[in-house]
Amino acid sequence: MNLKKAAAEKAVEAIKDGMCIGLGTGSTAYWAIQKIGERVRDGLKIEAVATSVASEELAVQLGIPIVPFDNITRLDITIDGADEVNPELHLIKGGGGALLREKIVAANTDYFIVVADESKAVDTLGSFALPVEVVPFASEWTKRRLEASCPDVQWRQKDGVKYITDNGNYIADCRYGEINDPAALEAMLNSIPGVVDNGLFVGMADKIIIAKSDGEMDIRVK
Ligand SMILES: O=C[C@H](O)[C@H](O)[C@H](O)COP(=O)(O)O
Repeated sequence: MNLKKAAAEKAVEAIKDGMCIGLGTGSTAYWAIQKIGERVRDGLKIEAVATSVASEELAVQLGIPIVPFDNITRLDITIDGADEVNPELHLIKGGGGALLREKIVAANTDYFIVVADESKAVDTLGSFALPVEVVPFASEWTKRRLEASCPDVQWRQKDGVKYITDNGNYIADCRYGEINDPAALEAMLNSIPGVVDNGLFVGMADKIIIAKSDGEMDIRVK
């Protein structure tokens, strides 16, 4: 069974005619976008914005109407994946590098639904290296500031060079181990000059749908 697809398709059931939708990024959000495309072809009337260039391109291919951000003031629903989810509905995101746009979109959404397979559910966040988006200017200085709180900070690489986000920034993957106070860490990281944002999403998810290999769904609501 494809658990990512199952969780994503369950979330898409919440979308109704006339809604403005945020499209997430990654291999789980991919299935949500596919299902939304199918429903649009069947007559669903929505408008959408995307959290990455890749998701926007996919949506356009599928015939989902993408509108400029400035044309809408608020999204009804955003459906996105996560790298880790904890029992308090806090998340680590950004494994695909889209954390900044994802956080902006989630923050401007009335109902933020996270979809995941069971491998993403953890008791304590932090096994997954926390992505931190850093501006290129004086980035080694910013990295040193990150190293003051984190024992293992690595620039994300792609094809042998530093990975560049859709916003033209770098990603520092910060391996903290257990993150016991996500809210404090999120605020501390974002207070470092040069850090644009980080992949901790604290108190943002309204609903998390986790598909399990026994066929059940673990549905967590704020
Ligand atoms: O930057 C990428 C996003 O935060 C993704 O939603 C996250 O990495 C989960 O991706 P996937 O569904 O591919 O595991």
